[in-house]
Amino acid sequence: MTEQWAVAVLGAGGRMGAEAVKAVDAAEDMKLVAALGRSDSLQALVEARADIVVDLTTPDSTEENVRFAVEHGMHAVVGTTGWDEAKRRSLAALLEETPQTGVLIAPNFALGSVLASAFAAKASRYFESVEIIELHHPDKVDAPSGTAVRTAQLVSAARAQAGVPASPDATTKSLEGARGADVDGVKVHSVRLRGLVAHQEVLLGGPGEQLTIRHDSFDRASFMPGVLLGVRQVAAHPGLTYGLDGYLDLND
Ligand SMILES: NC(=O)C1=CN([C@@H]2O[C@H](COP(=O)(O)OP(=O)(O)OC[C@H]3O[C@@H](n4cnc5c(N)ncnc54)[C@H](O)[C@@H]3O)[C@@H](O)[C@H]2O)C=CC1
Ligand SMILES: O=C(O)C1=N[C@H](C(=O)O)C[C@H](O)C1
Repeated sequence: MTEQWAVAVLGAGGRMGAEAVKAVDAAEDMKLVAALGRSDSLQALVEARADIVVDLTTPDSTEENVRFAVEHGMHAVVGTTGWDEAKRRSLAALLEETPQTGVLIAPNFALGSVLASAFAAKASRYFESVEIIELHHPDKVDAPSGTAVRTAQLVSAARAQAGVPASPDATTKSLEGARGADVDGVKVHSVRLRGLVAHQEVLLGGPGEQLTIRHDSFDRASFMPGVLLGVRQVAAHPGLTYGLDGYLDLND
């Protein structure tokens, strides 16, 4: 019998949470000890003796959930969006008080998406222009997506390090929103359309050419290998890890 992680899922009634409950339940090295919704008390995590909390809730509740988990000695694997820099800094400070505890905040659990963002950052050093289009189902509450924000941050950092100037843009007159949101100097455009799940294109432009790096999640099953990877790795990575790429070796 292999060791089993005691795993609790928060947001178990949601689109992602329901999928995660099935995935954790089916994993031989995990035991699903709690599947909680909005009306359940977080105290149930303590009563269930969870080692690891998987948070797939909403941007307005995730911070309280994760802080509760950390304060009670549990690791957390977080897919929920809304973790801006101030919230990440504050969580990292809390984690310094419990140096054995690990938290993974993964803007996207799909391995293809993590790779696409890494490839885009690498490629963006060689192109004059870069913009991001993210496309999601219309029930999504936040825009731009967490994935697009993370991709823009990676692209912006890679370009700054390589000394690439800002993407050229002569726009002086425009309707508000027409040029998208500015995330660390990278334009991000959000599409919400029935029929979609989660999709992203990074458009890279140079004189006479364009490279498009596109990733599609057609089904939420695409996120589950990353969720399980996070659960298996989080205890071995104390402190805060931002991005599933922190658990992968993408440098080769
Ligand atoms: N990192 C990734 O790969 C992915 C992340 N997401 C993100 O995950 C989050 C959830 O997405 P969906 O499942 O589509 O949303 P959803 O709206 O279907 O599910 C959220 C669920 O959380 C519940 N909830 C809210 N507050 C709670 C609390 N305090 N305790 C327990 N449950 C609570 C809600 O009642 C709802 O059932 C979003 O922020 C989304 O952007 C979604 C897909 C993939
Ligand atoms: O809400 C979603 O559906 C998704 N949310 C995450 C995000 O905002 O990037 C991950 C994925 O894009 C699906």
